[in-house]
Amino acid sequence: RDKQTTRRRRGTVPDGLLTLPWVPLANRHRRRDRSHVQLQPTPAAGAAAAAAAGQRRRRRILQLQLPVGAGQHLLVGGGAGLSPGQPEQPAALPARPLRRAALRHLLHHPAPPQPPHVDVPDQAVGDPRAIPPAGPRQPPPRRGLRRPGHHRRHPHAAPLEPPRGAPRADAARLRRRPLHRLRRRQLLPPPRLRHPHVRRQQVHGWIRLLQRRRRFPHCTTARNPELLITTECGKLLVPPGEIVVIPQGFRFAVDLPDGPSRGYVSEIFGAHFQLPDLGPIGANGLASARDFLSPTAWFEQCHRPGYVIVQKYGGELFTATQDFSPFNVVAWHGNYIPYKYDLSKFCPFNTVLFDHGDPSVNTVLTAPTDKPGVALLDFVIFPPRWLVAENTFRPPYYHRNCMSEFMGLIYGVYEAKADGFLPGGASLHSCMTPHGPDTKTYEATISRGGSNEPSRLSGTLAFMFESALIPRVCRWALESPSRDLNYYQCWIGLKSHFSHNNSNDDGSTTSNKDDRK
Ligand SMILES: O=C(O)Cc1cc(O)ccc1O
Ligand SMILES: [Fe+2]
Repeated sequence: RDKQTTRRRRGTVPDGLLTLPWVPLANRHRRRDRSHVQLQPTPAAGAAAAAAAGQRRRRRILQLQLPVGAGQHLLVGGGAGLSPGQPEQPAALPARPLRRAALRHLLHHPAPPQPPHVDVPDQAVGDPRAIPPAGPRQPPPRRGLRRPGHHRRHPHAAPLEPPRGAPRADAARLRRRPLHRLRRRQLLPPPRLRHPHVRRQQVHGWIRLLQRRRRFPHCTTARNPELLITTECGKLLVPPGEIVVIPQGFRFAVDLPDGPSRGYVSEIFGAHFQLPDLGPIGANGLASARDFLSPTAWFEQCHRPGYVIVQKYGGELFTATQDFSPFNVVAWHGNYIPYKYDLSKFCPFNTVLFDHGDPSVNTVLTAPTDKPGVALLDFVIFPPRWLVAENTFRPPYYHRNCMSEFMGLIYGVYEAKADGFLPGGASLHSCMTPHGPDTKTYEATISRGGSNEPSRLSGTLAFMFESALIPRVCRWALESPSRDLNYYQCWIGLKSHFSHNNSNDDGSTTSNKDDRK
């Protein structure tokens, strides 16, 4: 057996089964971790394959059959064990193949983005957190968890100051302690309480500590001008029209090199964003994994006296001070990472004959619940696209539904609101609240009569955070001077255009019967 060689192959899936020529047996038992995947290896005629490859020595090869979606491509690499001189991957393949750990992840959690890396040039950094000029030495800042405001404490929140003699739970100290000691001191939850995603991260040293302390991925929809987001994995430069996902527990800082900016943030608890299952759409469409970009490692290694970290814990914000930058990760690998996505890369789907589909057809990312089809949060967009439905009221229908809909407008005009919904604005239609196009949009659509000409929605980008939960509106929003108390008036004057004989105003009947034969 040749221990030096590990086979790597690109598998295509014409029939729903991926057949992978697998690694030489010699290393298999040692290297394979069976805890995550239940694969059923079946011995196959490996000798023939080896002979075909011009190999003299007989080699036993395992064939693994993995059920994956038709048309997908998976790249499986063996990691250690490559003979010197053998390329890491064929040049024609993407720069970052799925490693075995990533493949496991992919099989159990459908379609997490596996982004290639993106470089953010250093000169883009207008870093307001730069090292302060040398001056008289200040006394070192006090450490420990402190609250920035005077808010009421959550009953389960961590203590504000550890009692005298108790271990301090600030970030700097956490980092230096070995895990088992932390656990003994109950600064970390026992392993069984951890989320399965976190357990998989055990190789990632200190990032793991921080993951456990926060479980709130962020989804930011940025607009004008660029954001510079520094994370422990590196920097992301985010122009208007892009979104960023920062997984739970990551330290991050947002700089505004071009001045003030606006955007929308959604924070979810208990699940991670993933690409939606494409179902009958098949292999291609909506957001494509290849368009998700993550940063290359970037680090700063310097004394930073009084560096303040704001940390959400138990629903409240705390601060901790330390004397170094949290952005000191020299290199990283793995698939639990911040990433960004340019919404103009989205490939929308729509009806091509009649009727108006559910907006979930344009889900960019979804955070699922245990119930199939019920999302903790769907991030849905309404991008520029062609409208071609015949004998159909093309704008959104009037409806009440079980999901709560928070909508925002990034630019342009939203197709259901001719007036009053401006870029930067937001609307909330909670579960079972009736809503639909405003009167102006309705009348304009009706006045076009039975015209079935294709029309293009251009220069617009709206989005929706759609959730099975009912969001509470905080007092700040209710009391905000920006609240639109007259929103309901957008529907004043709506009148019925229906008549009993099922005909349009121009006398034509509304039926696609002929085309649907
Ligand atoms: O309410 C909205 O404007 C969002 C929406 C759009 C659409 O095309 C169909 C349903 C829906 O809730
Ligand atoms: Fe809606």
